[in-house]
Amino acid sequence: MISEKPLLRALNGEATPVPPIWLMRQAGRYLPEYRELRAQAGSFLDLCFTPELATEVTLQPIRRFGLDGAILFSDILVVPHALGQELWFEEGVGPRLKRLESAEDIDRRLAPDGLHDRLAPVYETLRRVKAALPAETTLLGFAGAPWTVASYMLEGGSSRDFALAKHWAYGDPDGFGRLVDLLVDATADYLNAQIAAGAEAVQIFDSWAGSLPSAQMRKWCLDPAKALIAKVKARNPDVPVILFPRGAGPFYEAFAAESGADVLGLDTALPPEWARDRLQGRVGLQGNLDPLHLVVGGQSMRQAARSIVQALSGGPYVFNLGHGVVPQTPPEHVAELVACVREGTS
Ligand SMILES: Cc1c2[nH]c(c1CCC(=O)O)Cc1[nH]c(c(CCC(=O)O)c1C)Cc1[nH]c(c(CCC(=O)O)c1C)Cc1[nH]c(c(C)c1CCC(=O)O)C2
Repeated sequence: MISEKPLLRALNGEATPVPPIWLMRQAGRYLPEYRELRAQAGSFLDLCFTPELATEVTLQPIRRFGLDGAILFSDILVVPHALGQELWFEEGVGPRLKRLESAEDIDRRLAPDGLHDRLAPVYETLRRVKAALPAETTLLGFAGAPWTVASYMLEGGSSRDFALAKHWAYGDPDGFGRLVDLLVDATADYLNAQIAAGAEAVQIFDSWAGSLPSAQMRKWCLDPAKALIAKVKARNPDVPVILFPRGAGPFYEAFAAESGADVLGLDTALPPEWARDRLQGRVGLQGNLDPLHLVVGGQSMRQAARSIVQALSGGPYVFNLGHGVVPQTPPEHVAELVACVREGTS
């Protein structure tokens, strides 16, 4: 049956007359109603693991803007948490983890068998969101890609240079490979369970792919993505998979040809015309307005959005940003962007 949902149609390879739109990090601190609920919830992790609240936060941007996709409210780091690694979010700093220090820590400190029990509240959130969504809205699940998640596990939080993660990956590829394999399996199980709970498509965030040189990018981003997507497709062949290999540059071509993703998320730096010429026809495309255009709004934002739509809407295409919405974004600008994209380019 052909879906009536515009986003699902585009993700399934249809060039829709008007591009569907959703935004990475569409829920969050730029919305006053999020900040209010976040203040009541206690910690950010409590918010992620309380289905009633996580459902509400997922729905907030849908109610306000009528976006075509609702993305589950959670975080990529709930996977290391569910594997047993200590995780907390420090106000004004971001995520912190008790870092893995050696390959021995993989066996000593990680326990894949507890995964689904610890992530059960996330599945419950998906069931609740699915029941509450408007009929035309697509429900998106997500997870982090192995390299990006592993980098947080090894660095103990955000990093500028990924020195610790690279040290492991380059110096002990067998040990690091065991961690990546474990993450491929856990993440595939997690995404398949999200689909069983109602996710109609899933996005894999490889936010830090661009930190690696090409040979290492192939080994630690492309190959694991291929394995992960194959495991999702083995169980759910008809569920579209979006892959966001941020910063991959010309290596986007290899992701298009080999990853098995249905759609690639384009980052801010990638020229839309290059993506049209080199990628379109092989995969669906999503992206890639600079989140700072959304902060500024007005004429410059509309012009930038229109030129991206013009370049990419000849094939299956989903409008999005090139990275997540930033906290200083005025919510009115999101409404303005949605209207602009839906007006068409004429
Ligand atoms: C790298 C990464 C993380 N988390 C995520 C990524 C990949 C995407 C990207 O590159 O931005 C993905 C993510 N994080 C969050 C979502 C929710 C769904 C959505 O609206 O997109 C998604 C899809 C909520 C969140 N995740 C986080 C918040 C802010 C928490 C708060 O309310 O204080 C939200 C709404 C915290 C978080 N979580 C993470 C960091 C680095 C931070 C701190 C930076 C920040 O605060 O923005 C890890």
